[in-house]
Amino acid sequence: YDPLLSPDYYSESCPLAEEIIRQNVEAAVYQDPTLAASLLRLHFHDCFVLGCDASVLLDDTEIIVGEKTAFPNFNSLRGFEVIDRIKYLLEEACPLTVSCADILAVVARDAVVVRGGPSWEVYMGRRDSLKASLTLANQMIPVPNSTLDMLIANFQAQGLDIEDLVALSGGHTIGRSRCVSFKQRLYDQQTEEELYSYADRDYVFQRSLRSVCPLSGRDDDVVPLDFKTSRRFDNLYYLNLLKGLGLLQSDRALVSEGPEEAVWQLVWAFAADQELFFEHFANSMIKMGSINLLTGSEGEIRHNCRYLNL
Ligand code: HEM
Ligand SMILES: [Ca+2]
Repeated sequence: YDPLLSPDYYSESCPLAEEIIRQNVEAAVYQDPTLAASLLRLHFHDCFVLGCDASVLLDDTEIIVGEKTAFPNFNSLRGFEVIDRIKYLLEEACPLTVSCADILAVVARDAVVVRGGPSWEVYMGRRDSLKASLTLANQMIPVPNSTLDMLIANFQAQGLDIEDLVALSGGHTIGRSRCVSFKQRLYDQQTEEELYSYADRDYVFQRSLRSVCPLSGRDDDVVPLDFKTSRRFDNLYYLNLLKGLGLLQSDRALVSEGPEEAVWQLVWAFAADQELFFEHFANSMIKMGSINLLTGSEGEIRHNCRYLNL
């Protein structure tokens, strides 16, 4: 934990903050269940670029180039309207008090909880950035065709270790991916005959993915990341991996490459014990939520999460 953060940070200045956020996440997910995953992902894409400072929420303006058009974000990140609504209500309740960066951290936790995942205490007191970085968004957010070595290096650059990588990849227990994010692996690797020589289950899986995502077109059609229970935050993501049913190349990399015995063992442990996964996930989310924070008088508390105060 950053010593300047506290779970009681707003207890005097905005006592209803967490309650307002929770109610709105619940309402939004009730209306559109697919939003839970999208809201969790926003916090991840924020923290990996300049730290957890709400840089991801900034719109492009004359003075700011935002991160929304970065390759991993464009046409992919969603849920911004939910954050806008929450910020609007918080500004009514306690103006210029609750940072957009803290909102993202609490929203991510609440989104996991509403889908049946673990809860944890969110330490607050983050401040909002005065900038964004399109370049870093393109560099630092891991790409879906990453190898295991790339993923490990990528997380290491954020101060996150192998345990964090395996636990946080479990975020893919909910949500969806567009065809374009895994099409390459689907068509590059094998011919029909090669595919057929694999286990039956794998053959059926790849065939059905190919039917949803044809070689050309339908790039924006979506497929569940956890094809068993994509609406529940559970540990079936890891069971899928062990059965060769991971969707993204980066998911499959956790089990398909030899040298990192430790990674494979963690996948196995999380597949066998959901409580163990929940504990690790919560701890790693807290760790991710502490990356490179602005605190004290650094940055600002934005009035509108999409724009700097001017
Ligand atoms: C380990 C490296 C990771 C890679 C390469 C990766 C990549 C991706 C990709 C390609 C998608 C689909 C996007 C699309 O097609 O539009 C996706 C979705 C998602 N990712 Fe990750 N991700 C990673 C780690 C994480 C982490 C750490 C979390 C959160 C803890 C996370 C949460 C999600 C969620 C919830 C979705 C579904 C979003 C939705 O349905 O709107 N991912 N990820
Ligand atoms: Ca950021």
